[in-house]
Amino acid sequence: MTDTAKPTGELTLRTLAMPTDANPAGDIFGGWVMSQMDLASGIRAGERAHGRVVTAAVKEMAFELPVKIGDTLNVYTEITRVGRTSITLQVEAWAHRGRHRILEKVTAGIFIMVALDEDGKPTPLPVEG
Ligand SMILES: CCCCCCCCCCCCCCCC(=O)SCCNC(=O)CCNC(=O)[C@H](O)C(C)(C)COP(=O)(O)OP(=O)(O)OC[C@H]1O[C@@H](n2cnc3c(N)ncnc32)[C@H](O)[C@@H]1OP(=O)(O)O
Repeated sequence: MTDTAKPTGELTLRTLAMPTDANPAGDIFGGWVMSQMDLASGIRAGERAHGRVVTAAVKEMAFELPVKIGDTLNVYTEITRVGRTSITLQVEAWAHRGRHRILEKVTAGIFIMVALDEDGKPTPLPVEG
């Protein structure tokens, strides 16, 4: 990570890593981080779909750095593809370290969200605009 590294995408979700989200060593569970990324994907894709979406797939995730108790987790999303019913997002999670003015990328992944109709079936996305 260099000093010039910057998040890609739109800041979609911010939250605080709490002691209840950590393992006995004080590292935040990867599953908690993933769930925040899932929520951010749901918000961004739901706004694009103007309705309900579900997570169809998560791809290529790697945990590069730990998240610690007291860090603020910032999740950035970028829509990279819009299909007939699916939206692909590049999602990055960055940790703002508690007492330090440092923002570090901790993980990134590709999330595929699908728009659903009222019967829970994939439904075509609206035209943007
Ligand atoms: C009003 C404004 C509100 C705005 C503000 C909202 C805020 C609100 C925030 C809520 C935030 C919640 C965010 C948490 C969301 C969950 O956690 S949802 C729970 C976890 N996910 C699930 O339970 C999903 C379970 N799976 C399913 O229901 C079905 O498999 C699916 C995903 C609907 C797909 O059904 P299917 O019959 O396989 O559909 P199919 O027609 O074959 O494929 C549909 C599309 O999905 C793609 N696809 C399917 N599987 C895959 C795969 N494995 N890989 C890649 N693409 C795939 C297909 O390529 C296709 O894409 P298009 O070519 O149409 O673009």
